[in-house]
Amino acid sequence: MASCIVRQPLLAGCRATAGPRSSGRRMQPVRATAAPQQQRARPEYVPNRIDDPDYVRIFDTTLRDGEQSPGATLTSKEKLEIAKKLSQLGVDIIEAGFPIASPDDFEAVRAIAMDVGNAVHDDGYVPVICGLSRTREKDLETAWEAVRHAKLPRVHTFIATSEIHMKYKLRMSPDQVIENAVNAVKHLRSLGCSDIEFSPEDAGRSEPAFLYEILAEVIKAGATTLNIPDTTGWTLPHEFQSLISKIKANTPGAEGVIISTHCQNDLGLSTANSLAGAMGGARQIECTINGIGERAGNASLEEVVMAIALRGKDQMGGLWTGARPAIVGANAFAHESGIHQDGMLKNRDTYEIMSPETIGLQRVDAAGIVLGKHSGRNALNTRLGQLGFQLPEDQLNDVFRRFKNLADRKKNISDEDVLALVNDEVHQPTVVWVLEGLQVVCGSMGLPTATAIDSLVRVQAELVDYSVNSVTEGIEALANTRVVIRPAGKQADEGYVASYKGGRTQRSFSGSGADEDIVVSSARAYVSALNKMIGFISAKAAANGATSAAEASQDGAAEEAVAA
Ligand SMILES: CC(=O)SCCNC(=O)CCNC(=O)[C@H](O)C(C)(C)COP(=O)(O)OP(=O)(O)OC[C@H]1O[C@@H](n2cnc3c(N)ncnc32)[C@H](O)[C@@H]1OP(=O)(O)O
Ligand SMILES: CC(C)C(=O)C(=O)O
Repeated sequence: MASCIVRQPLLAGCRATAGPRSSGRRMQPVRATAAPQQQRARPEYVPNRIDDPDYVRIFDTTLRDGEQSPGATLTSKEKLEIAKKLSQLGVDIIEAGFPIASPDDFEAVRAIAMDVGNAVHDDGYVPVICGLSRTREKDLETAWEAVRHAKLPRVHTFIATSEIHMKYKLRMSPDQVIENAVNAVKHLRSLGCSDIEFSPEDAGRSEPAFLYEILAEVIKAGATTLNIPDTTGWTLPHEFQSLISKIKANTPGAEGVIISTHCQNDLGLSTANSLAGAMGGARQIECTINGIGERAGNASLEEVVMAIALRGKDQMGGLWTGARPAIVGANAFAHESGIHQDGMLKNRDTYEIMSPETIGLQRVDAAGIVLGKHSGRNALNTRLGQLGFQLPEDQLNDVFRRFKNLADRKKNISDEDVLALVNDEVHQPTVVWVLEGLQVVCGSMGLPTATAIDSLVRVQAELVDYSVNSVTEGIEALANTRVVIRPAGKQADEGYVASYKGGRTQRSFSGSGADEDIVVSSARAYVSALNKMIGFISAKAAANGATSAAEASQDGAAEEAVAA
């Protein structure tokens, strides 16, 4: 398999052992059992062509597919730092995110495009910065807006081509899917984007003849890279290799574009399949650091790079890896991204090639949904339904917008968070209490004293969640505090809702506050949450003709003030 020899760029991908790229130290070629590799210059970047037939582009999607790993949410600042490291490693393309997914993801991609995408290394190398997009116009425009300031901007658009995805998830006919794909590529061209990657999602389970047809059409429309995703990790290496070589042989125009692989790890075969794809003629491999990614993950950059660097000259048929926690891993049946969750809710076979029940596992939520930054309306609405809420569309949209803002800051969105969001939306806060001032005395000498808010407002609340983020930098950083509370004591029985996990979940209320002082910001957040809780309890009491909690709370405080 001589066609998959990869030299310098992938050695550049192994630079960690040889010090940072900017140190100017000479890279040691990879050794082990292989002869030292000859260092050759990286070919000039042309989107649809590589002038060295042995060169395989490394497309790192840690910041996009990797971030779809449940619990792996990154802030835009963290993404920028990681992108800088990826650039030091020398990866050819950085897929920086899915800009339509959330305001912070848009910001991350834009910041990476402007910074890392313009930081040209001494040897002229600068990574391509890519953003993912559905075929919808607004997605495409948002993605282009996010990447366009990079020196080498790319938009990656995709639409599913397997029968199950088209029928159940997209609810489109094959002709409509072709039309969407072609229009998307043309729309990108009209925006000024000339580096366009197209993926027929779930290609591993799609009809090959349909793949040849749609791929030929997007090439005519202007696509420059055709990525072939094995979205559910279904194929075996020999099948994937054959799929890639057949696409190359049977798709009119394929000789004028780059063919790429994107292999998920559900059967632990992502690295093996990617290497098989390269043997079949793919010249771009999509992968992530440590193989993180949706469910059981993606092909691991380290494994792919080292396998090609060490074994690129040999037959790679026997090469096997099984390190990913497929099948038994905690995330193997968890779905974090909105499009996957939407598919799972419509038909579980869209994103699972086996069910957890097959191996004796059970999950509390039938579709394995983990709410987070990448979730969409369908997933959120379903969870709301499980918690007993049916919201009209305008309220759902408002809750969704606030949910995305929260998820940009918080990795795991719990049911309490969802309840707090919906309560905030449905029960607009009554301003019962305002924090005018606060004094805290503390120190290592003497007794710390504070006037507790609870004893003033006479409402008992239990703290469910508390988090602080610094929103600005430096010594005067603004602390943004968020608290979630629920009624306790006499009011503990208020507002239970049925839980889809069995039992009941109590309503919770959130509040946030910002200040340079963490104690003040916490107090502000707490008072804001208390106001919402008191407002809710009052509305319930008023409906029952009882004294409202707001009145009771204020009466209590008046008595307290008189006593004082
Ligand atoms: C295989 C992959 O990894 S694809 C990448 C998956 N990554 C993600 O989904 C992460 C980011 N996703 C999100 O933030 C959200 O899902 C969003 C913002 C993209 C969309 O949110 P929402 O508009 O609320 O939609 P939701 O996620 O509930 O459902 C997805 C919708 O997109 C449609 N869709 C899915 N893929 C595509 C596509 N490639 N082109 C056009 N439409 C598509 C689905 O059919 C569904 O449409 P419907 O609402 O009309 O039924
Ligand atoms: C968007 C595509 C490439 C994807 O992530 C998949 O199909 O797994």
